Amino acid sequence: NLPPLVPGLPFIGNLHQLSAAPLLHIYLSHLSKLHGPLFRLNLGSNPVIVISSAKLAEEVLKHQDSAFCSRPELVPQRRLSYNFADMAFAPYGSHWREVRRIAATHLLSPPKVKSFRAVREDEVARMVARIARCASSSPPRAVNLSEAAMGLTTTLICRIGFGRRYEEQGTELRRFQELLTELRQLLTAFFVSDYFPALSWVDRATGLMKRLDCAFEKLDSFYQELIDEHLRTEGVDDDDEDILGMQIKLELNSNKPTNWDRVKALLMDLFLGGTDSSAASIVWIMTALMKAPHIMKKVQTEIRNAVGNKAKVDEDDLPTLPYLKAVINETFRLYTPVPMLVPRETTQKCVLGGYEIQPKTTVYVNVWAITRDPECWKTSPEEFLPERFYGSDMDVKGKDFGLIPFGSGRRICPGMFMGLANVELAVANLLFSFDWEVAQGTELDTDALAGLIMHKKNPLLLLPKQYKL
Ligand code: HEM
Repeated sequence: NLPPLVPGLPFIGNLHQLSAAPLLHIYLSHLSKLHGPLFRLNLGSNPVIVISSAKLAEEVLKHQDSAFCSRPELVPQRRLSYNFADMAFAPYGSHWREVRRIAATHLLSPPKVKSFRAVREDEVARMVARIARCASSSPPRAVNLSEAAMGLTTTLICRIGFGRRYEEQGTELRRFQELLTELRQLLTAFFVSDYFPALSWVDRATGLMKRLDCAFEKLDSFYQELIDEHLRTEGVDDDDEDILGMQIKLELNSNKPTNWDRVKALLMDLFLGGTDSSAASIVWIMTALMKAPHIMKKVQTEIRNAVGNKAKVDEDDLPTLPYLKAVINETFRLYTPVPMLVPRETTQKCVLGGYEIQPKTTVYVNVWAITRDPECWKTSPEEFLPERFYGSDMDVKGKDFGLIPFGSGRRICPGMFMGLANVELAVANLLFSFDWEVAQGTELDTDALAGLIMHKKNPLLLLPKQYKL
């Protein structure tokens, strides 16, 4: 009694259909309309199920979380995570539990995130100052907000992650960004060996394996340089310590042999998790507001009234901005930055929605489809309506299964507090400091790029006008 199977071809199953889809989450959402909220695919030799409703997501991420909380072991993930020494790609088990505990209690805990407040406020102020220069030049210059958001989150992760501030446009920042781009591309690349283990020679013949080895070596040298640099500098207080510094202290103080692979693999998670998703969120919030000028006006009025005659929004102001919160929640719903959760894998045989699911089945949770699930979102699910959150206790933190931009359950995003802190402060200041117009000669579209993170396809080009008190 297996879930309905989408018809495919012998041997390759549904691989050809998925690889031809421009945006996987939209294609799978379309399939769910034909086959229901739970259906099955075969990707080569791998069985996959796809979840597209809030009710089934609650079953998978809450009631049966322990059966659905592993990760499929894919070739690039294995290599780049030092044989799953990280957290994001590690299969469920004692190693994952240990690193997750370290992240929750030390590296990404709410107090640790709070301790980086000054860094966040400083970097957001620098971004605002750069935009102010564009606004005051004659004639005023348009700002590429997609670039500004990516620049902000990359700089933040460098300072918070390993205590370095790279010069804008400098060679070191470029090197870091190039490494990140290669890392992301390889993690979403199609390795034949993942779907047809007997054909692993194909990945060697096409040069993909060599590219993976080469990227691994470069990343490894980069992590090693950062570690060596930290080992040379001593005596930083715990409160001022960056995340890599904390990790090194924890490793050196543990009574087990130092596991440098684990330190490096967790750095990779930090770089991957900490940059794109927050940048994409900032861009989608600004895009959604540009498309709804009356909502833009309302949220700006709320922020400007609350901040009064101060020069900027600081973190103490954020809890006093419920409408901004509603705008952010609604953007996470309609333009969810991670349209499908990081793939899960079943740890055992289980029953879901009356169907039998086999162990080692890959599980795709289609967040994009769930945020439009008509059973959960009864009023105009395709419309941008922040009011639906105003006065509601619904939030993005994993208890409401129609709105799970950070996932839920054991594997919920451990960087959620940091991601939200970055996004809220950046957006509040962009809205407080400037009025915005679409740059001349450009159109405001909502086309998305394919990938693990849903970026806006065309850069968001806006003309800023400095707000005067
Ligand atoms: C707006 C910002 C962010 C969004 C929308 C986001 C979203 C997500 C999602 C959807 C998952 C998958 C959860 C699941 O499988 O159920 C995830 C996992 C993860 N995220 Fe984030 N994330 C954000 C920021 C961050 C930040 C800032 C970090 C680190 C500093 C981070 C680190 C991670 C890690 C390590 C995992 C894997 C957790 C595990 O497998 O145990 N994320 N994130």
